[in-house]
Amino acid sequence: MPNRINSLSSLLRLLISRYDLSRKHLFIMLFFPIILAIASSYLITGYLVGKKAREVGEFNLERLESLLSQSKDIGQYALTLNEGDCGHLNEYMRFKPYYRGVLLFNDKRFYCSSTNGVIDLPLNSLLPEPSLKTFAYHIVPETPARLGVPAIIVIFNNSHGAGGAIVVIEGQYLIDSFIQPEVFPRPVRHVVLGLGGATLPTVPHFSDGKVVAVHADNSELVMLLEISQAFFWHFFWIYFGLLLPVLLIFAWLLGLHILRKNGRSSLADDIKSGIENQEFFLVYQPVVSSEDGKAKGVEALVRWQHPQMGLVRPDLFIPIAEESQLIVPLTNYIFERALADFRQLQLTSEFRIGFNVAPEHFIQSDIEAKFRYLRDAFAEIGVQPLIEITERQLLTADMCERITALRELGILVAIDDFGTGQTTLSLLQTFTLDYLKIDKCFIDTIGRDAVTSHVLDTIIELCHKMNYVAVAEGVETQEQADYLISRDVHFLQGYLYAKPMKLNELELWLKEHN
Ligand SMILES: Nc1nc2c(ncn2[C@@H]2O[C@H](COP(=O)(O)O[C@H]3[C@@H](O)[C@H](n4cnc5c(=O)[nH]c(N)nc54)O[C@@H]3COP(=O)(O)O)[C@@H](O)[C@H]2O)c(=O)[nH]1
Repeated sequence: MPNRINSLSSLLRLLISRYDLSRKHLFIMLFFPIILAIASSYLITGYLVGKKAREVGEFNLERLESLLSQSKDIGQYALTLNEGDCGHLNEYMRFKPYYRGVLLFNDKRFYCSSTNGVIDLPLNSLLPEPSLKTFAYHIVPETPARLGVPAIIVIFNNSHGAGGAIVVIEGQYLIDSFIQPEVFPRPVRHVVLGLGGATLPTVPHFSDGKVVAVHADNSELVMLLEISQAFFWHFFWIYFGLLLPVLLIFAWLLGLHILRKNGRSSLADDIKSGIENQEFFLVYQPVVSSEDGKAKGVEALVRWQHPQMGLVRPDLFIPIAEESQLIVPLTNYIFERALADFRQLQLTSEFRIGFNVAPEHFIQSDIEAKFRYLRDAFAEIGVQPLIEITERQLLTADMCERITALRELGILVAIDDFGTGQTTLSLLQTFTLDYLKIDKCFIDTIGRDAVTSHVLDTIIELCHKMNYVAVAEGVETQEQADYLISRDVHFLQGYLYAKPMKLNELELWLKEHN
């Protein structure tokens, strides 16, 4: 687990070190969804709230038109009355909430009001006189029946052409009912009704909200509705709250996908140029004999001194090299590098050097020639190469054949991390090998876990029965070493003896310990 955390933080450092890339992706992953959520919530809310305001406008205009058509009945009734019947009008107009009243006029004066009874007002006190000659409706700033109160008036004329009736619809009451105060948040803040240049209310008032205009289908009536800011923001935050998490998740998935793709492909490019620029070097971890405690060989482990990122761990770049078909050139480089390193050492006895070799290597057509060359080149300096194949990687029948051919050439073969893969036993049946490296996870059970240490004992027994040389990996304590020695494990490797070290340190270590 700590290894994984380290790898993850290396990977993060690696990506962050590519400054342009991380800034670009940070924008996509964080600011872009926020900006997009704000913009789309604003547009969606604007559209829906505008639609709602238009619906309110259309509904109210329909109501108004129905009021205007109902006033026909009132007008017709009023026209049937004689001048002396003024009292009947008051009775008739009771319980008609939207109507302020009815005024009757002759060719000279207004003579009757449903609210005030008999009146005597000049004809032009309401509208210019000629307007009273035809059927029409108007918005007036005040009605003579109720001074200072705007209204809609509907004019009906007598059939003989002189005089008629005016039905007065209450203006303020109507406007107040348009706003629908019972709804929270109220969609519309202010409503203005317009007709032929006059408005209701007489002086239109708007705040700073958006104004929507709705025209009546069958008349010149126009309704202007100012959308309430509270209504707009109420729905804006609802849409923003819904959209933001969705867009964030989408952007993070997209961003991580691009980041991973770019990070991996640019890292693969870096590995390629790293091989050309010789940025990779080797460290060596001694493998000691359980008989005399002396090092009989080493495992070569690659390290990468990246020009910008510093030292990069192999468990980070090896999988990428494997994915991007760079593991073969990298391993070839490692062989040459080890050869060059060991030419500088004065080894007194025969020595073995283990290389981690990926399965891809065994499908190369020139593999036998390559290993014949390596065998001979290493033999000249008293070193015998050993290939470590991890059993977690899938080996095909073809690969197994090639490995057998390499053994016949005198190349030693070890199964690495034994016990951690799934193909272990079938692999042992498929071909013969020389070493079996028991994975650290089994060594860790010594003195800790009685059940799993039985598994370790069984693996050791298997090695003995099949005549494999057993190597224990990751030996960290003397207790582990004593246990393994007592069970005749042939070789031990781990921090108890030495950590992987550079060539010059290895030279000193060998002088001191061998
Ligand atoms: N194909 C190649 N793979 C390689 C090469 N070099 C390394 N690797 C693989 O990378 C993985 C990580 O390796 P590394 O960080 O070098 O770790 C090795 C040892 O340092 C570590 N180890 C050894 N002893 C101990 C110990 O006592 N305690 C402890 N905590 N760790 C220890 O184990 C790693 C060696 O593992 P293995 O190869 O399985 O023996 C790793 O998978 C390497 O295989 C390369 O050149 N090519």
